[in-house]
Amino acid sequence: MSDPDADRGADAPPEPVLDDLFATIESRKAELPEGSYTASLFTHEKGENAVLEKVGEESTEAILAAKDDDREELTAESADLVYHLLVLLAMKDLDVDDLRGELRDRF
Ligand SMILES: N=c1c2ncn([C@@H]3O[C@H](COP(=O)(O)OP(=O)(O)OP(=O)(O)O)[C@@H](O)[C@H]3O)c2ncn1[C@@H]1O[C@H](COP(=O)(O)O)[C@@H](O)[C@H]1O
Repeated sequence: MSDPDADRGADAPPEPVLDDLFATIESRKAELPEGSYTASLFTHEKGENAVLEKVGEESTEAILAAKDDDREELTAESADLVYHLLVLLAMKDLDVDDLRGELRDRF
């Protein structure tokens, strides 16, 4: 697995991948481009249930991977879960800063 931070210098902050991903999700929400999976979640005939079902499904898949001690699968399913959770936040007009703020407040 390649490390996107490898040539950023030892003191560089980690790549803000969650912010970049969230910005892409917001852009898909605003522009609804053809062929975008993210856009399809915002326009789904099931409404918000489409993304809610995916959050539940990916959560279950992450649990099963953990029970199997499959760390690679757990990493992949966790990424699916986080992505769908970010889409859900965007759908509810929340953003990654709301999530960051909530986590920071508990620190
Ligand atoms: N991170 C993700 C991401 N994670 C998961 N997924 C999609 O989430 C779906 C996961 O569903 P499953 O694992 O159940 O697989 P599936 O059976 O193919 O899915 P379904 O048919 O059940 O919907 C797949 O279609 C994945 O492609 C994602 N789709 C998009 N992104 C990011 O969003 C960006 C924009 O994507 P588009 O909106 O497609 O342009 C991409 O560049 C990525 O950075």
